Amino acid sequence: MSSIYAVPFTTDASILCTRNVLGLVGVWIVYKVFQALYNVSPFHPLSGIPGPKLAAATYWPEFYHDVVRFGCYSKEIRKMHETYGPLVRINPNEVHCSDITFADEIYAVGGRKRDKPLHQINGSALGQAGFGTVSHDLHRSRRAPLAKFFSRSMIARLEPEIHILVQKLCSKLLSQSGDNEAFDITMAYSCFTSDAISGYSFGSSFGLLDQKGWFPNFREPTAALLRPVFVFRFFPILKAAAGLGKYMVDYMPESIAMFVRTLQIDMPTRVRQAKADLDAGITYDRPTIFASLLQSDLELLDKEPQRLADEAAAVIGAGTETTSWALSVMTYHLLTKPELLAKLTAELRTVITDPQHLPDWTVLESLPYLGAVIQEGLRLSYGVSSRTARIPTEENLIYRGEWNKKPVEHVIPQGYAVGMSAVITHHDERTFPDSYAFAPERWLDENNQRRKHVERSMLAFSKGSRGCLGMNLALCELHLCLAGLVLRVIPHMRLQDTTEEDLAYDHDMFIPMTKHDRGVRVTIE
Ligand code: HEM
Repeated sequence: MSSIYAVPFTTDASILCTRNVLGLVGVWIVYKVFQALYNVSPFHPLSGIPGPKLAAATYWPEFYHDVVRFGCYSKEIRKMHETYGPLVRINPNEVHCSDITFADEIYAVGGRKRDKPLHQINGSALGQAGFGTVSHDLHRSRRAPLAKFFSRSMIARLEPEIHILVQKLCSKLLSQSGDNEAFDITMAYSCFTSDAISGYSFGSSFGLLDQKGWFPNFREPTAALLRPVFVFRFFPILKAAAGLGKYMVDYMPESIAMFVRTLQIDMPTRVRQAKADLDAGITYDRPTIFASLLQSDLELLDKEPQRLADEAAAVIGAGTETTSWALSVMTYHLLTKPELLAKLTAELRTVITDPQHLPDWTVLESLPYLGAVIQEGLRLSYGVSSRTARIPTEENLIYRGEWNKKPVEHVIPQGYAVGMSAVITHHDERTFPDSYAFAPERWLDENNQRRKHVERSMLAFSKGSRGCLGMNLALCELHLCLAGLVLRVIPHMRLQDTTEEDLAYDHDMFIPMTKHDRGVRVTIE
């Protein structure tokens, strides 16, 4: 008997359930259609900004190019600018700008508040780091205790350690002389930059330059944090799953395990160690970033190990990848353009007699050609390639420019995101003619003086209150390291099976990626 009643009951329940689900899906579709219609209607506050209708209506184009094709939306945005002008609407709630003269409005300083868009922050696995903070005010309170570590005077105190690391890097590279096996020089540079920032952060460095060879390094953990950036942007719930991941880390595919291990295990362990050192009264000659954060007047909640672990991953990730890729780009161009290398070598020899004892950063900074090579390397390595947007929360932004020889004016209402991308700005042919060529001369005038208006057109470190925190450290590392490499190592270095394609920007992973990610392979003779 029971089975006679059970069958119709199950069938009814499942029909009802299916109907409910279909009903909900239907309501969702109708809602989305109305939302898309509103987005393209004249009632939407961004209706005056030009751009493709589909991108204004929905996030589908961004999803397709960034998630399905992986990191390709910047290339589409570049094409949109060619069709629609200096301001384009790239999704229902975001505008993109290609005109550098508007950058100081977008990335403002002073009391002008700039949130980061939630859609952008969703992509960051480091949601509790200053870098991953939406609110202007909360970001300010998180950035302030870190910022003092990156002032020029603090970097000057750190400089003796950078000198030691530069020499260690050069000697280790030279010790590979005669070894015919090619390796990716970016790995070596990454070990150098990681050792510098990790030592500064925790008191003792990762010691990657002391190990045999160039593996492990912090490139893979950084890539593991960045790889899911676009998926997280659209499905932020997946980030929460990573929180549970530490219990299953041994059973995951290696790239996901690396992500979980870095964020959930390695970085919290480092932060806990910094706290234990502090509690045990262990101090270092120079204050370290994380001991100081733990002692600072940050809210107690902001000193939680997981929050500080996010901050540590942000600082170490940001301090490793960008600088090492910039050095690789410079190395490639110096190796393929002997006339540039000869000119730079001659200039360096005017202030350096013994390359194992480099002069101070301030002395190297006064060398115009060295500065020009570094600027050009930063321009063509881009720093961050994905667009980075800001939301003016308390004022409308008014853009006045020109398109097709006619004046244009647009209002970006407060509360809406507007951003720029180095991969687009750095190829503005009006400022950087023949923009794909590596030409340090473009940064100097006929009197060998820096061309300030060209420098103002750079976006490598971003700008404003949320721009790069580590710029002084990066510049100090770049000046010292390039000087040491040019005089000690590059004369013995040979490129192996590496072409322009191995440097050329192909797509985004927040940072710029090349088509095959093969690196810059070299041997040392
Ligand atoms: C060539 C070297 C570097 C380049 C091109 C670069 C570029 C950038 C850019 C473009 C941003 C802004 C990202 C955004 O708008 O979302 C940024 C932020 C940041 N950078 Fe760098 N960076 C470099 C080196 C460093 C170094 C050595 C550090 C050392 C700690 C560092 C730490 C940071 C931090 C902490 C932020 C987040 C700042 C905030 O949100 O307040 N960077 N960097």
